[in-house]
Amino acid sequence: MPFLATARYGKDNVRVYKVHRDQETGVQSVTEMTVCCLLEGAIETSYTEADNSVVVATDSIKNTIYIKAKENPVNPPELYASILGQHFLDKYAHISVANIKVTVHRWTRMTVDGAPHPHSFYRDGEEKRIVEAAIRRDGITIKSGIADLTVLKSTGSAFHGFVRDEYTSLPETWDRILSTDVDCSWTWKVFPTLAAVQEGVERFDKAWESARQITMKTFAIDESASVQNTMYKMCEQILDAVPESQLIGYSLPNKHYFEIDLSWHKGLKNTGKDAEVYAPQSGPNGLIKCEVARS
Ligand SMILES: O=c1[nH]c(=O)c2[nH]c(=O)[nH]c2[nH]1
Repeated sequence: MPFLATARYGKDNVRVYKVHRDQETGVQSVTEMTVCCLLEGAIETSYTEADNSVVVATDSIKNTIYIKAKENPVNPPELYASILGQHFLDKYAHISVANIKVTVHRWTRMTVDGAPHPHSFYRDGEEKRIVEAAIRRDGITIKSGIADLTVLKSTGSAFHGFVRDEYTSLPETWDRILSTDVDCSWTWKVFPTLAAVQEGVERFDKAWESARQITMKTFAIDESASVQNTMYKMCEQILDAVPESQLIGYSLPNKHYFEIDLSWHKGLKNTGKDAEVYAPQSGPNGLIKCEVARS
């Protein structure tokens, strides 16, 4: 006999833009985000018995995302996600979990003639700030993160001492290019209520700034023995810098840059210490992940 093992539904890819206009200074600030909201609860009969009486239409969920963005701050995204999720629990007794994902896109203020421009912005990269929150009646779990922060270092990275056997063709290296798209997350200890999220709300921007800063500084200054070791060092520091976090995670593709032997052309030297022109690879890539928890 089949049974419904899991079920959640809602609206994905809801794009939202909000502007704040400071009436005194005339300075405007903007936030653009993509929201996903999936509900769980006593909704089984909508799947098994065509009972739509338990369905809050995904169209209504979309409307709610806009209305809550109008009525409340959208920054920090952890707060907006929690407020939005809490609404569905407060409004609908049969909904037990609201899963909210907020992806914040970059709009960085332009500097024009040396001064910050009051209402013009540019996209300075595909990096995103991400929040995944699960709002339940017994608490709110929040995972914050950074995605698609593309970084490269042209030296200061080695990889040697790995297993060598009949499957190995990779030479050891003491100096290589290291490049990745950073996906980093920090999971907060469970917040018992929405009020607990709201109290000390500055913690969220502070943690994001720390994680970003630690990621970039460690990437830059670490004499990297491997992606594994460098990411572990990042995790340790974020655990220290964000006391309310309980788990730090990284997922890092190792985006390879291959040397090109050009010696066939007039004896051109372009390998080893003479390597200058490389071939960036789009795939395959290494993929290295870890999560580091407090003991
Ligand atoms: O930092 C690295 N870790 C690996 O596990 C690995 N494997 C590989 O081929 N190159 C690298 N680099």
